[in-house]
Amino acid sequence: MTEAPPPRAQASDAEERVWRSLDGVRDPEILRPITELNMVPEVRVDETGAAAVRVRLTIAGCPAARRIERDVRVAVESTSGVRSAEVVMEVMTPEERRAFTELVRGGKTQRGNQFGPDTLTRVIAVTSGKGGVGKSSLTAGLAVSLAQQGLAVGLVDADVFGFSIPGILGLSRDGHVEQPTRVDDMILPPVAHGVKVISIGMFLGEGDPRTTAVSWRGPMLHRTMEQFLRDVWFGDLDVLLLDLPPGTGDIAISIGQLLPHAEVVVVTTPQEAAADVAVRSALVARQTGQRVVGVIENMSGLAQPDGTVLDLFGSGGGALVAERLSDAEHGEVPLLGTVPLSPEFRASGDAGAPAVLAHPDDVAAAAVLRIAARLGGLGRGLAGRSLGLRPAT
Ligand SMILES: Nc1ncnc2c1ncn2[C@@H]1O[C@H](COP(=O)(O)OP(=O)(O)OP(=O)(O)O)[C@@H](O)[C@H]1O
Repeated sequence: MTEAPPPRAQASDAEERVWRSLDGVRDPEILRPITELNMVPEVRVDETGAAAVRVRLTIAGCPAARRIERDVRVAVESTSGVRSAEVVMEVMTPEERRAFTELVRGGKTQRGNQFGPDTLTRVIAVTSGKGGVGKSSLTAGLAVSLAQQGLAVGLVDADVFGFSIPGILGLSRDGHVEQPTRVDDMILPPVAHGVKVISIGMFLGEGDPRTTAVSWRGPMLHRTMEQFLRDVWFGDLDVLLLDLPPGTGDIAISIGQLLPHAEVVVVTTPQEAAADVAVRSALVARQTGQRVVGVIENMSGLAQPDGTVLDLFGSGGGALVAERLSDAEHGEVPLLGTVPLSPEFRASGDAGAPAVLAHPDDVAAAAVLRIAARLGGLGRGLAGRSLGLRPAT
């Protein structure tokens, strides 16, 4: 039998320094220190300054393994007094894994919809009447902007037939979408630019998402959404954004049933002709009890080299939708902002580097950042709930 490693409490000064360095290494999916997650069973430093650290991963070949190993090595090697570092990666036993999932879930063993009526998380579903109006680009941009504000943000790509979120956020390369880690029945979403992201595109097995069609019927889609909200571990989020498919199909109805307290943001283009379908998608959300909190007009004017603005898709569509959704019963639905057309914004999305980070001065990126600040300030308006949101400036 091997001897049990000494606990941290009995660490020498040199070992405690290494432990403290390791306190700064976060699990890239759970975003908590690996020491707090009991992923480090042993730290030893001998009198010559040779450090040996064992790290326990949840499963063999976990997607985050290489990053954890690299971060641990850097942390150990940069600790004062350490001359060499040996990092041994191990895998948890089923028992340790159970303890791990329980710890991560905060001791909760009963599983259900994490975003039910009692949730403190603000749930915002982004919808549109038509496809191709930039709903996914804006949802991704808003998620990253809100995370930039210091909020804990999750994003569910529920646009099952046109999932584009992994690509826009740089989680997809050469037809390979980053996979979530599965720890028993818990699914850990990949994190992109501070946002925990889950997408149907991550569940296609070996299929190349560029060429694999999802042809699921309503009940299957409903079960998938249910599973996303139950088994995907998001932790304590300030905001959960959902990128819905365009229109008023099965998913919109499922989300309405699963998240009746969600807020809804409607994305439309400036074309008046697009207003009817955009209004209809908002009305479906309302029928399920969701609250429409605002409208975003995307693809507004395109700035010309001579300084003039070309209204490629007309103008006024966003204001029209907001006006048509405002009434005595539901109050005023504001136009949260207009996002101009911008080649740079499009190129950043294609490259998987969100413009709000890569080019915050770009006209479209700046508009998204302003809308995120405004959205953050709207809150759910429920007394006594701490949402951790900053007011708009
Ligand atoms: N403001 C903008 N300026 C320039 N290009 C934009 C802008 N907004 C979105 N786009 C581009 O338009 C295309 C469609 O955007 P996106 O995929 O976000 O639309 P969508 O509404 O989510 O579509 P669908 O619901 O059909 O998947 C993308 O190539 C995107 O980069």
